[in-house]
Amino acid sequence: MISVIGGGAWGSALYYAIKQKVPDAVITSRTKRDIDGFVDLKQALKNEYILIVIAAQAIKDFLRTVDLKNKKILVASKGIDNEKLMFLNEIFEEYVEAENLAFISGPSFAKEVKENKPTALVIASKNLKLAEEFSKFFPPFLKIYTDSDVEGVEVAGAYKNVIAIASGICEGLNLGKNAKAALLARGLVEMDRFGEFFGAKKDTFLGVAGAGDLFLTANSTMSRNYRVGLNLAKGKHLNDILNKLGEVAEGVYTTKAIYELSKKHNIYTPIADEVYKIIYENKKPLKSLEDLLK
Ligand SMILES: NC(=O)C1=CN([C@@H]2O[C@H](COP(=O)(O)OP(=O)(O)OC[C@H]3O[C@@H](n4cnc5c(N)ncnc54)[C@H](OP(=O)(O)O)[C@@H]3O)[C@@H](O)[C@H]2O)C=CC1
Ligand SMILES: O=C(CO)COP(=O)(O)O
Repeated sequence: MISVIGGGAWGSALYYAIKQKVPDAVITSRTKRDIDGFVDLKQALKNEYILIVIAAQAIKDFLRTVDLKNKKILVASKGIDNEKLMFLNEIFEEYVEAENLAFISGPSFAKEVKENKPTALVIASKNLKLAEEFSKFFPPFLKIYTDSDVEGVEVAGAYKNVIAIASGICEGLNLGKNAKAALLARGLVEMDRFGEFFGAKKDTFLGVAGAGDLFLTANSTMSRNYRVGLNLAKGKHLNDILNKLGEVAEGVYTTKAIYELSKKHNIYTPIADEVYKIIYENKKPLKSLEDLLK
């Protein structure tokens, strides 16, 4: 039996999908919600299979409060911890054996999953048997691929949010389709270079979790990260943008983690660097894009 932890946009959409296959599935969240099958955390933790869908920066504190020993964990969050500068698989591995840990990612707006629209996702685990086990919880309109490249799937899911912010900025500055296509192509190369440094496989960046999620997120106002970029280009303040959004835009935090990791390891990440300067050093977006295109 499976429990979902996290009742935000993505957690509730995945729960809605899983319920179609597993009617007894339950959900919990920090904030109580009026959802059929909502239980408290203690109850949710009784199940063997647990799907965790909470904001990436909240995960390390959450893990200190629960006992996940011998549980089988699937993580749907996309981000890098920007205090510890650690990938989520590294944070989880302090509490859960790698063989009990899997990650789900791919091009998947919650709204479309709630409408049963066809969606492809990747479940990555060092234990492919576990990835297969988790794939059985999802209904046919969610096509699940399995993969062993945990680092690649994680980096791709986190990094594409940063490129989506850059793409929103490009759109907001009205720089045109040519500039946006160049930005996405270079963005894909950049996230691959960063990922390969940490052991990811190039192929992962060409698949649904890489190019697929990048093209989705960096091309649509349905993406919260893209909308952050659009509003930054309009000169709005980050705090106002995030308050109005009311949901997490992981790219804002992932940008800082990537910036610091790339400086520490001397990895060339020009797009993430400019997004960092816009968000954290008040650099003017137009100046950033000019510097990038030089
Ligand atoms: N929305 C989408 O289409 C997709 C989102 N994702 C990823 O899923 C993750 C969640 O996103 P989403 O659900 O959309 O975001 P929301 O902002 O809608 O929800 C955030 C979730 O995180 C929980 N949360 C936040 N802070 C804490 C905390 N300190 N302790 C415990 N729980 C906390 C919230 O709990 P509560 O509200 O109960 O307080 C809520 O369940 C993100 O990493 C996102 O990138 C991945 C694919 C698609
Ligand atoms: O990850 C997502 C789609 O795959 C959702 O993107 P946003 O968080 O930018 O809305």
